[in-house]
Amino acid sequence: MDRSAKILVAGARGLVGGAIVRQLRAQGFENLLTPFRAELDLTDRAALDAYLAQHKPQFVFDAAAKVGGIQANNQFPGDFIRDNLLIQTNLIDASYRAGVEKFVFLGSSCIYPKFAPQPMKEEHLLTGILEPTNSAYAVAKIAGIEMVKSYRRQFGFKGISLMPTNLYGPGDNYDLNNSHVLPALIRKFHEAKQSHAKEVVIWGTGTPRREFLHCDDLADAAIFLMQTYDSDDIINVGVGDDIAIGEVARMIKEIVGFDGALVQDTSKPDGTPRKLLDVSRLTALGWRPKLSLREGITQTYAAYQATLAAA
Ligand SMILES: NC(=O)C1=CN([C@@H]2O[C@H](COP(=O)(O)OP(=O)(O)OC[C@H]3O[C@@H](n4cnc5c(N)ncnc54)[C@H](OP(=O)(O)O)[C@@H]3O)[C@@H](O)[C@H]2O)C=CC1
Ligand SMILES: C[C@H]1O[C@H](OP(=O)(O)OP(=O)(O)OC[C@H]2O[C@@H](n3cnc4c(=O)[nH]c(N)nc43)[C@H](O)[C@@H]2O)[C@@H](O)[C@@H](O)C1=O
Repeated sequence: MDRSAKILVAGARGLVGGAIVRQLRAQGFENLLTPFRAELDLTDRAALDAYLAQHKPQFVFDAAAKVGGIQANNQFPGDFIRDNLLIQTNLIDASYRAGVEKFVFLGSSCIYPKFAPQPMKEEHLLTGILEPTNSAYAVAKIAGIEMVKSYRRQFGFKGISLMPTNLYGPGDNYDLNNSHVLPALIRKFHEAKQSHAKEVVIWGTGTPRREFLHCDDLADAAIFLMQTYDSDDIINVGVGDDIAIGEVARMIKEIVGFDGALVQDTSKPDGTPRKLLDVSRLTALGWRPKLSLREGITQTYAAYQATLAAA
């Protein structure tokens, strides 16, 4: 992928797509296609075909998807499976037919079984039952993995599938009903501090463990793998370390500077007990994340405050 390559970043307004665009620009890639959903709805196959015929990208990062936290996935499984199947099926097939040279598909660590051995290796895919709160989303992602692999085998399409762990960073979704845990807790602690509230509610028991990767590190890994990885095998992308939700809540409380109490709402689901990725396949290629969790949350909180100040 030379610096003049024409690169489409689908989902460029999202957490990951935005980070990939920033990283590509920082690395000197200028020839970027970054249509927002209003310009190109990826569920509309005819519009997508016309767009690809007109712009002829050589490389595609697929960071467009219906994404949400545990509650959104649990409440709207029909939306998650329909939108994700449509978006990825259209984008993979249309990219193949338009002659795209290399394609990166993003799955998720939730494709692995709920009780997979820890840390989860790529070989653990399809070895057990899925976590019910996000099984619709996970099945769509598994279909995407199989489609990429099948298009490689039958058509020689150069697609690869990355399995990122839980992501966070600037530009995340802060809607308390739909968001993932880190942006939700940043917002809750910030608002509690501002209003001098006595407590902040965290969902579930606080015992589930999650592995968090900053979106800038994910973007760096995605660009690295676009250039260096070409295999049927999926590849995990994470930091190789995890933390209990209760513990990360205390870390965010400290970073934000809230001095009230933490209260659990155990009517909310815990979800998967643990989903730590085995990242040895990725580290063997020489890639490492740059940001620690504390640095990443501190930077993300500063970006959140800047967004509020600018609004
Ligand atoms: N966030 C996470 O923790 C994780 C994310 N991933 C994967 O990474 C990828 C990116 O996720 P993330 O950046 O977090 O998600 P976001 O929700 O932040 O971004 C998704 C993007 O997709 C766009 N999009 C959604 N539907 C359509 C559509 N019909 N047509 C065109 N664009 C559409 C959205 O546009 P609009 O802004 O207009 O809605 C948005 O820009 C996804 O594949 C996700 O599954 C994997 C593991 C963890
Ligand atoms: C990336 C991944 O994201 C989703 O899975 P998840 O990891 O369970 O997502 P989450 O970030 O929403 O929650 C993580 C943990 O944190 C707890 N928790 C506490 N307090 C809040 C809270 O205030 N909000 C949220 N959302 N969670 C909270 C919550 O109860 C859970 O135990 C998948 O649906 C799937 O889409 C997927 O791939």
